[in-house]
Amino acid sequence: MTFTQELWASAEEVYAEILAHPFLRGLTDGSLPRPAFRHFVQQDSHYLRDYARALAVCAAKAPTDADVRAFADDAVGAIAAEQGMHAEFTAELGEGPEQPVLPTTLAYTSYLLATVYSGSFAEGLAAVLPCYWIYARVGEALLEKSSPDPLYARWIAAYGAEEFQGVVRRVLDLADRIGPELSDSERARAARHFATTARYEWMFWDAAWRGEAWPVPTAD
Ligand SMILES: Cc1ncc(CO)c(N)n1
Repeated sequence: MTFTQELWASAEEVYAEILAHPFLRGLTDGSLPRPAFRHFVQQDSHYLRDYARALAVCAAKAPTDADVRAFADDAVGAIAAEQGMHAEFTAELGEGPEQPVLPTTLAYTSYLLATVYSGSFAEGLAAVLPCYWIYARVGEALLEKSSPDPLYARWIAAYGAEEFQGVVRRVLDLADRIGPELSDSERARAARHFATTARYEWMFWDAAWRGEAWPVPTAD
């Protein structure tokens, strides 16, 4: 098994649950309530700002000049996605009340940042990989059905687009290049990070679907 096959195997069932989640089914059949999509877009905006930092840490630890550049480019891309796509969706959805960073978003980004800062390059890579790979797979799967709702169709098209698929293939190639050099214990740690952040991906959609909120009043 290649390194990426091993990683994917650690999250295969989580991916099946993601595709079956009512949030994603609601995107493709157009039934997803706008407030759930707005919740998702707002939290994703918070998420992408920290994800960009996580990618920048991966860049700092990357093995070759080309890899440093690739992750730095993707960090820029995550900020661009946050500012561009989310500004676009917010314009369409209306500003609405600003949400703070909610529990699932905070748990996910905290885990990502802790892992990329404290782990090896391979461990950090495994932690950030579901964000790329699951969205590429979801984008591809949803693109076949698209959505009767033009707003949801646009979101699907962005992640199904060949440009994003190409970005993801490049990261997967990098993972398979370094895979053979890793010890069994490092590969096992990487697979655990991958399975954990894959699960956070499911939780992220689920939090938007449930309209998650902090359980007690917060200072802000
Ligand atoms: C939560 C989450 N995961 C992955 C992506 C893809 O970049 C995203 N925009 N948001």
